[in-house]
Amino acid sequence: MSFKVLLLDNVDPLCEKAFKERGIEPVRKTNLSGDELHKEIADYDGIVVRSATTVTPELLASAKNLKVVGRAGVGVDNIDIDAATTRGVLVMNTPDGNTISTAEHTCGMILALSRNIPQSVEKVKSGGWDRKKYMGTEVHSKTLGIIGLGKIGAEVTKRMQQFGMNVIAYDPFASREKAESLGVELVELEKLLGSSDYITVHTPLTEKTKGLISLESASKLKKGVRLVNCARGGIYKEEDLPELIDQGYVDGVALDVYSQEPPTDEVYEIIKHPKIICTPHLGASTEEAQEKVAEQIAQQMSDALEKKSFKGSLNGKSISLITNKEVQPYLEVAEKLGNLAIQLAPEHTSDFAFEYSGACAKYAEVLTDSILKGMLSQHVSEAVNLINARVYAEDRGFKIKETMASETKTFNDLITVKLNGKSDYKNISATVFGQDDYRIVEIDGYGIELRLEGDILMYQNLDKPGMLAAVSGALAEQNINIASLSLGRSQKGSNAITAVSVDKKMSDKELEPILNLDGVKSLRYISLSEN
Ligand SMILES: NC(=O)c1ccc[n+]([C@@H]2O[C@H](COP(=O)([O-])OP(=O)(O)OC[C@H]3O[C@@H](n4cnc5c(N)ncnc54)[C@H](O)[C@@H]3O)[C@@H](O)[C@H]2O)c1
Ligand SMILES: O=C(O)CC[C@@H](O)C(=O)O
Repeated sequence: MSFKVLLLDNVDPLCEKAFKERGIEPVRKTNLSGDELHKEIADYDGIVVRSATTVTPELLASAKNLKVVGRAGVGVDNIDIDAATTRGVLVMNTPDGNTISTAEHTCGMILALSRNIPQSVEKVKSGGWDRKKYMGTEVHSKTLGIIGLGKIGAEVTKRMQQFGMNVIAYDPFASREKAESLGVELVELEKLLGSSDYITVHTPLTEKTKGLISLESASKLKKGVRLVNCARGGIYKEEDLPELIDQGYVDGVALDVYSQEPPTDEVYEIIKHPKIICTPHLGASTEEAQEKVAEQIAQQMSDALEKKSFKGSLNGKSISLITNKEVQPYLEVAEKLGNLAIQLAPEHTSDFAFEYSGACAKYAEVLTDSILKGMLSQHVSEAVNLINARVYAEDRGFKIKETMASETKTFNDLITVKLNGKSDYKNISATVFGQDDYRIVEIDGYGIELRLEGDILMYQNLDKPGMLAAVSGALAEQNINIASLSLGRSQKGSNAITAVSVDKKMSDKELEPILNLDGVKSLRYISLSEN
């Protein structure tokens, strides 16, 4: 059977060659308007994109025959994976084909910033000669702070260590073993900000990384730090950059990526600042990277179309499970429980046990994928799903033990996540109550019953009169409404755990009064809200 594949976004010619070797004659189209693409796409079994084409639910709706969308690259922010999954369309990417190129570009940016290369090139080309103005600094013996010690962060580390830089990193998900093998000290974010001469970010853009450096965090920075972003636009708050430089907090900024690409007029104004250097999202733009990702995506898509392998797939397993009505609620509760558990765990926790009791135990394997999906979804660049969650967990050095029991003493089904190691909360159990009703039912042996949704405060306290009044008073003073709450205690007058569901997201500042209450210990704020 022959498949029809459409190549978009200037993907490298090796893609055509690799498809042809597999008996598929791809069609290349450039500069199609939105309407033209909607018409054109109807007949294809596969499309290959880079970042220029946005694969929306509407485009997918027009693609009646589509079986697979291939991203020649890493970031799939331009592809609506949920919509593709619902339509049974596979989405695949090539997670490591451009790692080296992006790491090299980052290193180039660090050096260009240190020696004012772009600015001085411009000066000489316009007939000038100002050696004093462009005096630089050595990177040797300086501290480089890496935020996000994943694939690219690790490659940047190795290269800049060869330049004699001392590399430190902040990545709550990186294992100590990985950091040790790279010769990198893992530090808290505050320490990294306060001691780095250069900071480079290599994380996805998430709620946690958006605006990670801004005027608000300026006072935490080492004076005169240089900033590099070759990851995703918006990790440094773009509109604050000129002031950060002019007020002396930052000495220079190098950007390859922007919150909107091409940038808006406002951002074009910002990057005119003489101490901001910029490239037009060139991290992966090398012949080698483009050839690698083009060839890889053609091979992966051919395999998938021929149903030989689903390597690189971001949504494969969930497609087969999405129609199974019995598994669906368990998948939901497992994912929510994973998300909650990881927010209760101390940073760098990597030792977990998952227990499944009752009818859900027969789906243990996929439920583990779902718990991991919930745990990892905020922390890796690629979309984490049922098919790739285990790969990412292994990559991060997670140790997972699974146990199954066909019966439970209490509920029909019970899923428990155990956080092994030093943790204030150790065992968290949840179950399915009814349609869309998923609840935590036990924490560390204390009976607690709270819906797994929204924004939750969890704390340990002494079981004495007035505790709840004090917490609800502190919330009320800040106009924060309690949606529901649950208390569990071992015995009268001893220790208790309280879980309070609140009606809004809370900032660190809003949490402070509760943290300072006498008798409240191990306070955690957990957000299970959809972003
Ligand atoms: N400029 C380009 O052309 C280009 C090319 C390739 C990739 N990228 C981007 O570079 C980034 C890194 O890619 P990668 O392949 O190394 O990804 P990766 O998944 O291998 O690494 C990302 C790392 O970030 C860490 N992380 C997640 N949230 C964090 C947080 N809040 N604080 C600190 N660390 C956090 C993760 O634990 C992980 O180790 C991605 O955003 C990717 O889209 C850009
Ligand atoms: O295709 C490109 O050049 C963008 C690459 C990069 O941002 C990625 O996420 O892979």
